[in-house]
Amino acid sequence: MSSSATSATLTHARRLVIKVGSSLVTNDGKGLDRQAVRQWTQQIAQLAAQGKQIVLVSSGAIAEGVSRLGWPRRPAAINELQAAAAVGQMGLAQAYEEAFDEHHLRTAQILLTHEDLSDRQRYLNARSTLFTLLELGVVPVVNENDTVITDEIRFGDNDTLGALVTNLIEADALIILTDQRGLYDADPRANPDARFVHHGEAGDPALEAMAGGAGSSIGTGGMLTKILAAKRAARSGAHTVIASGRESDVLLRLAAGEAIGTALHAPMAIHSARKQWLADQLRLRGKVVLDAGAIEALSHHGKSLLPIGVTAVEGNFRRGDAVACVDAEGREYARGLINYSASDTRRIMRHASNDIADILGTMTEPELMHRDNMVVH
Ligand SMILES: Nc1ncnc2c1ncn2[C@@H]1O[C@H](COP(=O)(O)OP(=O)(O)O)[C@@H](O)[C@H]1O
Ligand SMILES: N[C@@H](CCC(=O)OP(=O)(O)O)C(=O)O
Repeated sequence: MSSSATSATLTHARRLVIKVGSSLVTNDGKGLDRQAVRQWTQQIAQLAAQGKQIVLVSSGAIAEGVSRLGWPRRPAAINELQAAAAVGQMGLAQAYEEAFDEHHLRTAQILLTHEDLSDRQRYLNARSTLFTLLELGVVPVVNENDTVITDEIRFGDNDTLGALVTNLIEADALIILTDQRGLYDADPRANPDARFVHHGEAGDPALEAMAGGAGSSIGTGGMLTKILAAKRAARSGAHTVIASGRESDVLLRLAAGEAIGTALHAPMAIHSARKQWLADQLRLRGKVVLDAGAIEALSHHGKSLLPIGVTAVEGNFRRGDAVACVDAEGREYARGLINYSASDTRRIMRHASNDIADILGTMTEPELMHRDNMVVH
């Protein structure tokens, strides 16, 4: 695929994750760059008005905290970094809220840890909250929950977090804004003759060889984590563009199909990649037996599974576990992430979704298994 073809896919992208790095957000550590924040939010507001759903992943809490605390440089001690993140995150949240408010858009703060995305229940909760926010027209602003994590379980750089959020919400594209135009065949800070890479295939090892670490003390990860993020994003079929956050109207121009930055296309078609990715997530913990109407709804009408269509439950699964949907003879028709535990499913099966709240005292979702969390065979 050519670079223009990859960029053109951004014109069709409906759900986007946009990641902005620390050096950009904090003007190379000098303090929150409110002007830049306003420019991105203005563009995001325009994209939202075009019907796009956008999740923003913003770094900068530590750099902003260091600046607010008047420290001369980024500390090395974890407890000090965590304290700085806690101080700086307030600034980030405030700046985004103010800037989006000018466009009458609501924002939401989502702070995630590694465990939130590896624990099945928390993963499903995060996914469902993000989808709900997007449906409400809110712009979620995500960062790592730096204050509670230890070194071993850090994402560390937000490029990785951006890719995981891309997988989590099955976004069509990941846009990584940084302080360079994109990827060069060597670090341009150290090699003035480095050549610009306009496009490539996500996951190509040759790209990893070109990418170096962070060129400043503000950002972490450098270009390598961005290249690896593109590889990860491609697992759920998303394309990645790495571009300069200082380029005027960069988001609008990318969305309009302009070939700026480095475009890294996902080799696998989005539908098969998503299916494969979801299937990889699924280690079966149980089964639900479906009646003929439910099988028809899933297999031929693209519907979610409702509790009314379930006649029996096997296994002892929890909310968020992977469960197979079978018929009375044990033939599997689909599998996916279930919204209710085995014991709750036994109580609500054969009942209409309207009855869930009466039976369980509360209703998390009307669907037993949402279509988005399901692979149908
Ligand atoms: N091959 C490369 N092409 C472009 N930039 C590179 C390359 N290798 C290393 N870098 C460095 O990566 C830096 C961007 O990463 P980083 O500082 O982590 O930014 P951010 O805060 O945006 O994540 C650039 O400023 C650059 O010095
Ligand atoms: N969670 C951290 C981000 C870590 C970081 O430096 O990320 P990045 O600048 O994107 O490489 C913060 O907000 O300071």
